[in-house]
Amino acid sequence: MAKTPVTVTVTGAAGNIGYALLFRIASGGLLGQDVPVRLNLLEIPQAVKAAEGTAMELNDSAFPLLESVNVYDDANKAFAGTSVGLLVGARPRTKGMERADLLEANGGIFGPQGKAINDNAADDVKVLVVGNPANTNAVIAMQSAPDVPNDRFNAMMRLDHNRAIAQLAAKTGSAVADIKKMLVWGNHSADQYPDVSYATVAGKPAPELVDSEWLDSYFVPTVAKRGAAIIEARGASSAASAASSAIDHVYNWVNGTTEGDWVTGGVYSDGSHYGVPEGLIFGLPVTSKGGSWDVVDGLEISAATQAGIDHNIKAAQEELDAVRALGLIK
Ligand SMILES: NC(=O)c1ccc[n+]([C@@H]2O[C@H](COP(=O)([O-])OP(=O)(O)OC[C@H]3O[C@@H](n4cnc5c(N)ncnc54)[C@H](O)[C@@H]3O)[C@@H](O)[C@H]2O)c1
Ligand SMILES: O=C(O)C[C@H](O)C(=O)O
Repeated sequence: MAKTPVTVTVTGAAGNIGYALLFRIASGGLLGQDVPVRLNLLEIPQAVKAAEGTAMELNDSAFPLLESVNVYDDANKAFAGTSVGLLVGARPRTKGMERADLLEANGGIFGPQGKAINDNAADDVKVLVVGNPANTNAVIAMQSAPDVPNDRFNAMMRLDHNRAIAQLAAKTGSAVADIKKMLVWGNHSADQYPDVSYATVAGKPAPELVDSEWLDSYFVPTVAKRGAAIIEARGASSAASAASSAIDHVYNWVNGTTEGDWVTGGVYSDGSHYGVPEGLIFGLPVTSKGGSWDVVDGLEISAATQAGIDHNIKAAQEELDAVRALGLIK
């Protein structure tokens, strides 16, 4: 029997990530090859025409799972009945900027969208914030949606997680599929702490395969600053890899994670994991079953990892202080 169609809303649909993301959603990558999708595209008025062009192309692709595509410039309409919201629409940084430099430009987008989700989305709504600075924007949206459980708002740390896997695979000459239990703690900023302490490569502990000099002076900064390196190389921020990671995140959230592995999720902290204060949306090790994340507890934390976590708590709190000063959160 055909499954019930799911409404997916993508903001910033006419942007670079939007263009890479929408066709993968329509072809079943986001939710599964047996789940029909209704796509709602949200854009600012000036970009509605471009989003309509993308909608024409989506229709022209004749995706069997695509039930409908609608374009809106009104968030209340775009989030009506939404079960999955991908909040991509926001300005990207350009060369020389840090992601936090976008706080003022982008912060104002996520309060109204959070409220529109609160008032219009389906009861089971799941929201992934991609627009930067993602962790802080996710807190803004979450606080603007008091009727939606906090743990339904995630920030995208999966691109960092995937980048870390790619670097370790290249260094060890292994396949990405051989790498398990990678982890990137914290904030999607240059402060993030990519950590191979628990990772395995074809079943062998990663710390036995790479030396600490490579980890400290190459792996951590390369992963943490990869966004800037992409901007330097492409002249534009990562788009297809960001879209692909958003697909990975939501697919695992909805359909579960692989037995014996975890992923990094930018998830709501209730204050009970690894000293991360309540109220932050923070990169943590998570598994998913039945449509909700569980934080993996009980990991042994080295002094270096604790320092990385603490540094990120401070960075995330500083971003929140900045948007609090702008009146965007409590
Ligand atoms: N978390 C991550 O890992 C990650 C990775 C890559 C990019 N990003 C971020 O994603 C965001 C989008 O990147 P992009 O390359 O697609 O940018 P882009 O400039 O190509 O597209 C952004 C789109 O958002 C639209 N937009 C702006 N305000 C909006 C609003 N209020 N409602 C709906 N749409 C709105 C714009 O009209 C534009 O079409 C940026 O903030 C970027 O920094 C995050
Ligand atoms: O780095 C950026 O500004 C874009 C994105 O967050 C990325 O990590 O590629």
